[in-house]
Amino acid sequence: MVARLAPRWCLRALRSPLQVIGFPSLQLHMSGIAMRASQEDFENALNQVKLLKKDPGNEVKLKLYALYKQATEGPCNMPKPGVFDFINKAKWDAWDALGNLPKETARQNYVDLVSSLSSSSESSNQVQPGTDRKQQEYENLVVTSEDGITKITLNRPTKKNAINTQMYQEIILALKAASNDDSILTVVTGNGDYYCSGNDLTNFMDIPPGGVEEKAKQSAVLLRDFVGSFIDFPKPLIAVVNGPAMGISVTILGLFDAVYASDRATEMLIFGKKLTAGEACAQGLVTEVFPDSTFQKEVWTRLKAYSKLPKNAMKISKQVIRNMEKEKLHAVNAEESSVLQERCLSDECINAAVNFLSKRAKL
Ligand SMILES: CCCCCCCCCC/C=C/CC(=O)SCCNC(=O)CCNC(=O)[C@H](O)C(C)(C)COP(=O)(O)OP(=O)(O)OC[C@H]1O[C@@H](n2cnc3c(N)ncnc32)[C@H](O)[C@@H]1OP(=O)(O)O
Repeated sequence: MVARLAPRWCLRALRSPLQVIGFPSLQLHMSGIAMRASQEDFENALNQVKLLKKDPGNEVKLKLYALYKQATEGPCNMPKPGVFDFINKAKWDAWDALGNLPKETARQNYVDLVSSLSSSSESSNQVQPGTDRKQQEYENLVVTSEDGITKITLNRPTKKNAINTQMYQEIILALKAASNDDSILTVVTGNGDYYCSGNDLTNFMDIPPGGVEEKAKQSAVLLRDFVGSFIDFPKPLIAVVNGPAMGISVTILGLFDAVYASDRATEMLIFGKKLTAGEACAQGLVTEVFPDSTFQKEVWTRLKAYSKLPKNAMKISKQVIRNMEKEKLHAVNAEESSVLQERCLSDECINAAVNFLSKRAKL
């Protein structure tokens, strides 16, 4: 019954340790709790959650969980889970953060939140493909091909295009497809006000049955494959940095053949330091900076002109330039991935993720 009714993201959540976060509504039906005052709205909202087309993300699921518990049981009455019991601790924190919020208010907030999710889910594919030929469907990317240019758009604007686990895999697939398609240039850009806010900090919450060590190992493999697909990309690869860029989305910019940034890309956050696009340009990380008001027009005019250049000559030129450093880049990538595997388990990493997520969980 659950399997028939639940959307795809719910099914994924069911297989993961995050399943309880994802299913406040199912818990209600299973426990058969009867609602009174705004029962109808609340029940409608519980049903609506199951119809959402897109996974709303762990933070929202935590909010839903907390509101559901508050609405049905009142203030948090559970003992606080241990610090390494990430999932239950995140849930507990989210619920506890609601303090003495009255049940009726929690119920209303739950209804409001679901209603906002339903409307944003309807307009979730905010990228207008225009006349572009749309390629394979991805959940977190929009990939189009036109005029010899394959454009890979990071498409989680409500999460500032943070890269979740599935999105890492989709980017690997999209690059693979672009390397074999007819295009001359491949462009990576972001939808919305951000280029990308880096690694999705909820990635580390979804702990597999093998525990945190297994998670760290999986993360290292994924990171190595992800970065490796940029190192090996055979055609000219351009980043169109439409807004702030953070974390891993900045550190891989060096693997692009050109990086065009809007002067609104004022937060190129590396090593905790904010760089303006101009500063990043002075340091060689960005090729050229354009005024935000004319950014899209100027960059796309230029890219369309480049796409008319001889395809094979460009591809071969890139390979000649890049092949010399490939071996070294792969070696550095392997080393960095293995360091990540170790650092994932450090207190510093865990605390940073937990701090960010617990701030998010407060309503
Ligand atoms: C087995 C597989 C595991 C895969 C793991 C692979 C491991 C590879 C790791 C490689 C290392 C990478 C280094 C990094 O990239 S670390 C991440 C660096 N980025 C950050 O720390 C950014 C965190 N976000 C923020 O500081 C702020 O959100 C912001 C980007 C400055 C925007 O602030 P603003 O106030 O404008 O907006 P909000 O904070 O309200 O954000 C809107 C919603 O977006 C969500 N969000 C934003 N960034 C992230 C993120 N990086 N991860 C998860 N979620 C993010 C935010 O929570 C809001 O969501 P909400 O509305 O639901 O609350």
